[in-house]
Amino acid sequence: MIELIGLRKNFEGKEGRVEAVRDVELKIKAGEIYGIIGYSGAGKSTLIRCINLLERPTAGKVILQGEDLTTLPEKELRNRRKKIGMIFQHFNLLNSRTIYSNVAYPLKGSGLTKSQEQEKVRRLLNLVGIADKENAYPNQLSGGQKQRVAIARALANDPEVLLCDEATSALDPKTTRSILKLLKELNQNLGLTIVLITHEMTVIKEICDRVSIMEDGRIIESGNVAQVFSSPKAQTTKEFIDTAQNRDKIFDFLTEEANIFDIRPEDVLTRVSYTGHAVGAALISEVSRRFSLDASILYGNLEILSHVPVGELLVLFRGTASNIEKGIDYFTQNKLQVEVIDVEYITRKVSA
Ligand SMILES: Nc1ncnc2c1ncn2[C@@H]1O[C@H](COP(=O)(O)OP(=O)(O)OP(=O)(O)O)[C@@H](O)[C@H]1O
Repeated sequence: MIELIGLRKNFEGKEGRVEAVRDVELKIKAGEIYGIIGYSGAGKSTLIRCINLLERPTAGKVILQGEDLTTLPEKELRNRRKKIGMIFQHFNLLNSRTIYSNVAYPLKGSGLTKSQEQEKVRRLLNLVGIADKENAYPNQLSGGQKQRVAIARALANDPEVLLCDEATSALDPKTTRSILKLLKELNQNLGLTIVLITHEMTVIKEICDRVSIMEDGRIIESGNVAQVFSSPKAQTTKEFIDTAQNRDKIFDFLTEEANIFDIRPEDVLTRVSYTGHAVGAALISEVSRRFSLDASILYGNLEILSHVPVGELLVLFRGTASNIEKGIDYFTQNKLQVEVIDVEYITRKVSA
């Protein structure tokens, strides 16, 4: 559906060249929701704006349904762009126009009669759940309602792709969820392909099928969401997941309350994660019996990410070093991922 090949974008500024996007290769399938996550300055906005050529790449190809958009003459490009809708963090509505007029705006020159236009605008407003607001002005609406208008406007030309540039970043968590739910419905009901950029892993977790992590203009890791959550490779990916899963808070809690858990320096603290049907908790009692280990579960979490169960447990092992090693080996043989966490800093803090 969309293929980015060797995509590069440089900006020449007073302080020299900024390589905002570097040699990105990406394939996005029709009908999927693809997320791109990265910290501020990673190059996400530039990358997504290259997909509809709002930003002209310095090098590389942007293939949409087999056609390289970078080689198209301006007029043809304008036509193709109609098949790519876009929404933004700050909605970009025309404040002097009514909601109806905002949504009707992209239909100019489409050849629709007045009544066809009216039928279409009302259908779109209905689709995004704000049919009663057609005569209101943007500044009379909440952020979530404005984003709904922006989505209706983006859908006016029946696009096949919707690009979302930090579309929920200005919204509170509850409104964010309702907008993400709407995007998911549009994806399922209209077969709309969605590409979104965000700095929040919770957004990725909520609706994306696949994800790429961006850093310094490059894609450093990609995969389906369940896979990336259960076995992240890059440090930055781990950081995003830690934040999304509240792990920072869990570790703070463990540190502050280490006395309650009676964590000792010789204990081995592990993060055990699993996907699909591997049942983590059952294997823990088995390992405990087989290798004479005390295994305490300090934390557990199970989520369903794109229909795949992804489980995570923090398990504290106590026993001989060689038995703990055997226990960990047993887990990995049974397709559980195990990461040993340094407990020293926890116990050091407690004894200090
Ligand atoms: N028009 C521009 N001119 C010069 N430099 C730019 C321009 N647009 C972006 N950059 C630079 O390119 C790099 C990537 O910026 P970009 O906005 O794509 O990142 P981002 O991941 O979307 O971050 P944010 O979420 O903060 O927008 C940054 O160093 C930024 O300063």
